[in-house]
Amino acid sequence: MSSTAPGAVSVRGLGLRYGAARILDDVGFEVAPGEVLALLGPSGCGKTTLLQLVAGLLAPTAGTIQIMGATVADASGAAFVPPEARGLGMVFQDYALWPHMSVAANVAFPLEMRGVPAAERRMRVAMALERVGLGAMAGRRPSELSGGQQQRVALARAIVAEPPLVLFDEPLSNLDPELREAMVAEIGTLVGQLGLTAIYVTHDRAEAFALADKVAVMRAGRIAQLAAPETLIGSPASAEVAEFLNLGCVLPADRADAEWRIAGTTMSLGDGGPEGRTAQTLLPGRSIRLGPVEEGRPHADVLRTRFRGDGYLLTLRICGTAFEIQVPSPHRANVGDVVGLFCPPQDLRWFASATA
Ligand SMILES: Nc1ncnc2c1ncn2[C@@H]1O[C@H](COP(=O)(O)OP(=O)(O)OP(=O)(O)O)[C@@H](O)[C@H]1O
Repeated sequence: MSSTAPGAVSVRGLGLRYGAARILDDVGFEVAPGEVLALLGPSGCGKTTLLQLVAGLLAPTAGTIQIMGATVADASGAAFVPPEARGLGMVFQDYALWPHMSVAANVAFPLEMRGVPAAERRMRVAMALERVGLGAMAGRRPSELSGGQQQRVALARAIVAEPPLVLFDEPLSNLDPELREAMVAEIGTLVGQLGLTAIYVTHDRAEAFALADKVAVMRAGRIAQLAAPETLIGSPASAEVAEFLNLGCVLPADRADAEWRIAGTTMSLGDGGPEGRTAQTLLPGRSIRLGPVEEGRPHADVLRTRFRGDGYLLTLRICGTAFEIQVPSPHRANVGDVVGLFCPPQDLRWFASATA
C-alpha cells in the first residue's frame, strides 16, 4: 500500500481532558485497511477512553479522528459524527446483548438500523451465526447460552453488517483462561478470513501479540511505543515498555572506565551502551543462559522454581540486589542455589538513565 493511501483509521493529536485531568494526550496512529491494532496497557492508562473516542461515545478536547478518509471528530468543532452514523461494529467485555431478544434478533439489529430488507436480513444473520459456529442457536435467548457462546453472538452482531472497522473492548476478560485462548484463536481466524480492520483493547500481552499486526503500548494517556509485536519484544523503546512487557530485568548501570557495572556490584557486562556515566540496561529473560558462577559475570540466587511442562521457569534475584528476573530453563534448580548468568552482549538493550 502506498504511504499516501488513506488509512482505515487516522488519529492525530488526540487529547481528552476532564477539567484539569488529562486522560489522553497527543495520541496519534494510523490503521491500514485489513490491519488489527491492539491498544495494550495497564488499568487506567486510557485504552477504553481512546476506543470510545473512535466509536463516537466521547468527543475529544484536542485532535482529529478520520475513518475511511472521512473526519468523524475534530476538536476544533468542525465535525462530530454520532456513534450510530459511524457504522462500526463493537464487541464489549460484558457482551451487551439484549436479554429479551433471541440470538437471531440480536444479530439482526445492525441490519435493521441500516434498513436492510427482512429476507436479506435473515440470510445475512444465518451466515454470521454460521461463521461463529452458532447456526443451531438462532432461536435461543442469550441467557440460555454460555459466556463464550454469548460473546460469539456479540461477534456475529459486530460483523453482520460488514462494517469498515470493528472495535473490541477487552472482549475476553469475562471468560476463563482456557476458553479465552480458544476464543483468541477463533477471533484471529475470523479477522483473517473476513479481512477485518480492527482496534482491540486489552491488558493481556499474549492476546495482543496473538491478534494484532501492530500494538500500541499505552502509559498514562500516551502511546509509549507503537510497533509490530516482534519489534516490541526485540527493541522496546524504553525501560518502562520493557518492564510492562515483562521482557526481563531493567538494571541501573554505571560506567567505570571502559566497562559497565550493574547496581553498584563488580559485575561487568563489557563495553557498549549509551553515552554518559549512568544508564539502564535490559537483561532479557529469553536471552539468558544459566551456568556456573564465574568471576566478572552476573550471578543470581534462585528464589522460586516452577515446572511448566516444557521445562522450568526460575525466579532469580540478581547478586544480592533487589532486582528479580524470570528465566526459562530446561533444568530444575533448587531454591537457594546460586547460578551464573550468561547473556550475549548484543542481546542487552540500553536506555538512557531514568534520572538523566
Ligand atoms: N468521566 C470521567 N471523569 C474523570 N476521569 C475519568 C472519567 N472516565 C475515566 N476517567 C479516568 O480516565 C483514565 C483512563 O480510563 P480508561 O477507562 O480509559 O482506562 P483503561 O486503560 O481502559 O483502564 P481499564 O483497563 O481499567 O478499563 C482513568 O484514570 C480514569 O479514572
